[in-house]
Amino acid sequence: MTLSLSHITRRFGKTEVLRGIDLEIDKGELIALLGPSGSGKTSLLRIIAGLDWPDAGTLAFDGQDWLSRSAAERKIGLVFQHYALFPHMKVRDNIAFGLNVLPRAERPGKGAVAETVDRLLSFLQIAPLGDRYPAELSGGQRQRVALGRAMAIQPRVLLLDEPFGALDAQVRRDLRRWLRGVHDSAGITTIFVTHDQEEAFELADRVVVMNEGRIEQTGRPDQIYDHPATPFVARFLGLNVELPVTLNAGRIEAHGLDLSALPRRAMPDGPATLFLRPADILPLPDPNAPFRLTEIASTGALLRIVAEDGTGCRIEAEVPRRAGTRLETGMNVLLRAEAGQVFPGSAQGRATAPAAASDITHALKENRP
Ligand SMILES: Nc1ncnc2c1ncn2[C@@H]1O[C@H](COP(=O)(O)OP(=O)(O)OP(=O)(O)O)[C@@H](O)[C@H]1O
Repeated sequence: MTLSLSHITRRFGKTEVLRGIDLEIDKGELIALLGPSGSGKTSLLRIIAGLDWPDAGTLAFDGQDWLSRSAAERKIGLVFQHYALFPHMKVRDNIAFGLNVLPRAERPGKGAVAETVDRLLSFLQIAPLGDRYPAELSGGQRQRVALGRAMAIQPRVLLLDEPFGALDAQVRRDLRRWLRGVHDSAGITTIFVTHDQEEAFELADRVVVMNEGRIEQTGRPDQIYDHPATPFVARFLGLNVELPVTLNAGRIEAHGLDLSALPRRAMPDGPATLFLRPADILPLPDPNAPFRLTEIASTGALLRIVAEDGTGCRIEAEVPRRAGTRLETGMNVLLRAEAGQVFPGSAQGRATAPAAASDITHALKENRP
């Protein structure tokens, strides 16, 4: 079984909010749709749910066209950020709701419904809450109930739109682990929308990174974290130090930087941009190195440092505080990059077209790293 999306596009007026989405999802996968606000995550989820239709493209489940089927026919379980539990119904009646409104021919008997609800209450670790009303629950408990209600109909696919978005950080973390456990036991194909990287990376089998209505990259969390495929994904995942470098026979070179730890790239010679996480830059005291430490600030566990080379190049890095005890402002340092991603083109350009060397000199002079 696969959920198969092909060339899905959606326009609202002149705005194209989905621009040709292609995606295959296997049975039992837990997929995170990750992207900034407005990237089209919810619009895509609504189309899969049958709450909206694309202007072009196809959506198929197990080879069957889903665009000609209603939301109810698709048998989708939905959970939204703002728990839409019925306030006048007890938890067990909320969970039973989807079963009780099935057409008579498909509706299970009262006993079978009660059995399903009891099984779900215990499976979701909310057995003591069955006779409470939603107002008597915490936000996290309500979202567990909302998932129970979505699961009661034995959905083919579960769609969750920022389900933990309104909860505080610790509850979110607990629910994340709980959801991963629930998913591993129940095995329901699940698509989860979030703009929180940590959530996506901890939860998902595969992460789909979206930007401006397109998929920028799809892959396992580690793959995406270690090998962002585009400048957008690199920036979005915190590789926010952007440096002009030169590619020379696959080696990455830049004055004053030790880039020997970075593997060679099969890319043409010429100017390129190196993207680094501040925590992947190691300052090594070296009286002959061109960079000088101009700022050191402690954030508790980390030291935030700024190094400048006197020609306008300014680099910020993060060092574990204990590892940075030898560092002092005014000291010359060699900056060693432990990991990073390189793309052809100039530091400011999102395009991957190679930039002229003068662009890079200009970027340096303008104090843009
Ligand atoms: N019914 C609509 N009419 C007009 N524009 C819409 C409509 N629904 C969504 N949009 C626009 O489509 C774009 C994508 O919105 P969408 O909600 O899918 O993004 P998102 O990635 O889910 O964002 P968020 O994380 O903020 O929910 C936005 O620019 C939004 O304003």
